[in-house]
Amino acid sequence: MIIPIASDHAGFEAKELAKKALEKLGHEPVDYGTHDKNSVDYPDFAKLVATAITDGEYACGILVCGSGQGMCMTANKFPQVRAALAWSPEIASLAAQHNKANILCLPGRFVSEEEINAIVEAWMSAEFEGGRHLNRISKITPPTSE
Ligand SMILES: O=C(CO)[C@H](O)[C@H](O)[C@H](O)COP(=O)(O)O
Repeated sequence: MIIPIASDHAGFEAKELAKKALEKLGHEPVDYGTHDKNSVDYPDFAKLVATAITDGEYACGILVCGSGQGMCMTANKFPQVRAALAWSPEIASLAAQHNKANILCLPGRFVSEEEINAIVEAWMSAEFEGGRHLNRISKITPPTSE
């Protein structure tokens, strides 16, 4: 699969590792930046990947910042995006199996290379289970004003 990926400066190193992890699994990362450790603002990069998912350009993507939180918060503002923060392979699998997460957010400052490899592999290989979870994700919509 072709996987869009982006980070801020705090997630830059982890992004490079996640790209390698994707390639080892036979996927093709498309790097939306940032391309070095100079300070940038995570929403600028989250928007690039989230927009591509909203537009149906790709099925899923990866975002990395220091804690993963800012990327996740930003991405989840975009229609059709279900972004999930994962710090372990178990959480990553559940994000795919139960939540059909289409963006994986990684906390770059808190995960090792080994953990990144395991998290990316777990998320990419897990499948949405449907059933009761389909009903639930269909209810993830903006609240009405009523
Ligand atoms: O969005 C974040 C926090 O939710 C990220 O962790 C950022 O990468 C972090 O805030 C960057 O921090 P810095 O002190 O500017 O390097």
